[in-house]
Amino acid sequence: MADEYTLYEWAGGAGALEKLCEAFYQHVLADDVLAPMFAGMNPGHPRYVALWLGEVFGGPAAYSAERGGYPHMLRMHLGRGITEPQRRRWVNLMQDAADEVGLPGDPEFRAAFVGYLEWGTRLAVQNSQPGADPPREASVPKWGWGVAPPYLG
Ligand code: HEM
Repeated sequence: MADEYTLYEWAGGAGALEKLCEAFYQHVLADDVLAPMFAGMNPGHPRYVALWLGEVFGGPAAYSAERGGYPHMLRMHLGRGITEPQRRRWVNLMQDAADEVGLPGDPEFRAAFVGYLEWGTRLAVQNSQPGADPPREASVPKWGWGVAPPYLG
């Protein structure tokens, strides 16, 4: 069954997501809208986000094991006051990086991938506003194919 592939496997696994995040944060650090927010970022950050994405997309629970799962990810966004232009640039640069490193370009994968980016970044904006009070404890979300499983011909 085609939909037995996880998004993680379809993307190319841990190595592919690491390449994606390396390329993405190179663009982020050179970007006028985003660079100020990431100027002091932890040098491990690209890898941590790759571990997060891998766990969300059905790979191993490596972000939970290494970085403390959802509660840590949430804390890293609280109070940052992320704006809509910053959010949109984040999504755009992630899609540029996906093209650049050759993540699968099939309609089904990209629809699921971008669906997650939209969802996750909109939550990041909400949760980062002054006075926001999101749940501090939750499990890492699991993202799947949605309505269109991978097309295998
Ligand atoms: C789907 C959307 C997003 C995901 C999956 C995500 C993921 C993460 C994760 C996992 C961390 C914690 C890394 C660690 O363990 O140290 C983090 C931190 C951070 N995120 Fe996000 N994030 C998203 C959206 C955004 C957006 C839209 C912004 C701002 C435009 C943003 C800004 C930051 C910053 C500044 C940090 C702290 C970096 C550091 O100092 O090391 N995030 N993000």
